[in-house]
Amino acid sequence: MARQRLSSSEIAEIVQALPDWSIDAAGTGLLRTYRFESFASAIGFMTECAIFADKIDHHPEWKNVYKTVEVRLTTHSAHGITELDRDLAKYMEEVARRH
Ligand SMILES: C[C@H](O)[C@H](O)[C@H]1CNC2=NC(N)=NC(=O)C2=N1
Repeated sequence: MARQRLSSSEIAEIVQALPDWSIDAAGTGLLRTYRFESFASAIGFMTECAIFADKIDHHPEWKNVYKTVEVRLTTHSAHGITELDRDLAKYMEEVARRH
């Protein structure tokens, strides 16, 4: 269930609830760029998220350049957005608030 592709209306609900996130052009990934006050904060954010991601066995596509972290969440096995991507996006929002 958690790894099943969400419908377009379910995906629309995610970005309504998480307005800093958007959907990529193909409709298969959730996108967000975080900007932190320091490189240390960006890495602290990534470290916390990485531990959670590994725990739920669901891993982000992301890139760090100095104080920014570009994130794309997708479920590779489903070729699209699933509940796992929504859960990870919510978790990232909580972690980012603390960094
Ligand atoms: C075997 C293991 O459960 C899978 O390879 C997991 C690992 N992490 C994953 N992460 C993401 N984003 N999508 C997946 O399909 C996925 N699959």
